[in-house]
Amino acid sequence: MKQDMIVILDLGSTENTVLARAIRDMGVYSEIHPHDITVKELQALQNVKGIILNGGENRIVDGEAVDVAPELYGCGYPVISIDHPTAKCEKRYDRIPEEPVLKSFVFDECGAEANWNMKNFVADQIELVKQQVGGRKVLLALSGGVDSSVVAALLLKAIGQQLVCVHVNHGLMRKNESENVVSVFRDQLSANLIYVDATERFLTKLANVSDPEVKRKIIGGEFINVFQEEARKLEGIDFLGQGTIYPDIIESGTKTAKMVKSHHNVGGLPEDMKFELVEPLKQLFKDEVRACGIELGLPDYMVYRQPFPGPGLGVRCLGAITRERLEAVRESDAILREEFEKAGLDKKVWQYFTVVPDFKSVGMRNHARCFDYMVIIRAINTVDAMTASIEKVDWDVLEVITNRILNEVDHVNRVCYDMSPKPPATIEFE
Ligand SMILES: Nc1ncnc2c1ncn2[C@@H]1O[C@H](COP(=O)(O)OP(=O)(O)OP(=O)(O)O)[C@@H](O)[C@H]1O
Repeated sequence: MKQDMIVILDLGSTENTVLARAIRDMGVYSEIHPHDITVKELQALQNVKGIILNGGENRIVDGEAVDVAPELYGCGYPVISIDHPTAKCEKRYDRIPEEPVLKSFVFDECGAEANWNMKNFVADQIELVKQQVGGRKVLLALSGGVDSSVVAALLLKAIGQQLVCVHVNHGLMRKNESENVVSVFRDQLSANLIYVDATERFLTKLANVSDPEVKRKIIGGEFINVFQEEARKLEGIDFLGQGTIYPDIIESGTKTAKMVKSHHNVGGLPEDMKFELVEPLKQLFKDEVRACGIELGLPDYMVYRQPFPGPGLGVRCLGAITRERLEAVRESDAILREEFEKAGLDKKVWQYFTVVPDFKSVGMRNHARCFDYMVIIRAINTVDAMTASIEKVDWDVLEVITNRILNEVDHVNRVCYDMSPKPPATIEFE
C-alpha cells in the first residue's frame, strides 16, 4: 500500500467530513469509520498511522452514550480525541484543533507521510480490488454518469476482462450519451460491455402515462427488469461493482458509513442473486472522484458531466412522453449544451437543460399559422441543491440559442427562459 492513513472514528460528530477533508488537504489520506469498529477490523486496514476519536452532539443513541472499544487505546496507534468527554487518551480537544496542532499530531506523533494523491489512491485501490476479487467476475451497471464511469475505469485497470459492464439505453439519454459510453468503454478501453437498447420497451411502457411519480416508478422498475435479465444470462458472477461515494453514505451520527441511500444499490435484485459489493470510491468526495477519473484517463466531458436525473430526459418531457416531444427535448438540450460550452458557461453554471411541456401554442411559419410546442431553458447555480438561483445568461447568448432551437428543432415555435429560483420552484420540473 502506498498511502498512510489517519482513521477518524465517528462518536456522534457532525463534522467528520470537515475533519477528513482537513487531513486530506495536508496530503494524508483519512477515512471515517463507525465508533464500534473492533481492534481486529482496525488492524485489517492497511497503513493506519493514528486515530482521532471525533465526538459531538449526536453522542447519545437510544439513551446511551456511544464509546469506542477500550482495547483501542492500547493497540499501538497514537490517539487524540475531539469533543468526546469520556475519552481515555492524553490529548483531548473540545473542537477540531487549529491546523498546526493537527499537523503536529499527523506528522510528528503519527509519523504519517504526505503521500495522499490520486496516483497512489488508484494504485492502492487496484491492489485492494485484486485482493478482494481474485480471479472472479464483477458485474457493473454503467450509466455513463461520473460515478459508475470512474468505477468502471478503475475496475478495468484492476481486473480487465473479469469486469462485465451493462449499459441500458432507456431511450431517455441525452444526445450521443449512450454512443459515448460505447465508444469510450468498448472501443477505446476494450471493456467487456453489454449494450442494451431498451428504448422501445421503455417508451411503450411509458405511453400515455402523465403522472410524474408513476413515470419515475416505471423507469426505475423497468431498469431493474432489464438489468436483471442481463445478469441472469451471465454465469459465474460473484460481485457487483457500485459507484457509491462518500456523500451517498448517510452520517447517522453513530453508525456512520453503514446506511447507503437506497437508490445507490442497484436495488431490487431478487433474493437468489446475491452479490458481494465492490465499492472502490466509497471514501471519496465528488471532486476527488472527478480527479480520480482524470487520473484514469477518462475524457473531460464524462468526468465533469453536470448532474443528470436517473429517469433522464423522461422528467424533462413533461406529462405523457411522446417521441416527437422527446426528440425536441433531446435536440434542444444538445444545442443549449453546445452554445453554453462556446460561451464558456459550461464550467460556470451548475446545471442547465431544456424542458418541453405537453401543450402547444400558436405561431407563424412560412406565412401560415402553426400550432407547435415550446422549449423552456433552465440554468441554475447551487451549492447544496437545497436552494438554487438562476444564472443571468447574457441576452446575446440566449438569442443565439433561441434562434438555433427555432430553426433546427422540429415542432417548436417558442422558446422561454425560466426565471424562478428554488424555492419556490424546484430545479427539475417533475
Ligand atoms: N441507464 C443505465 N445503465 C446502466 N446503469 C445505470 C443506468 N442508470 C443508472 N444506472 C446504475 O444505477 C446507479 C445509480 O443511478 P443514478 O441515476 O442515481 O446515478 P448517480 O448516483 O448519479 O451515479 P452515476 O454518476 O454513475 O450515474 C448508477 O451508478 C449505475 O450503476
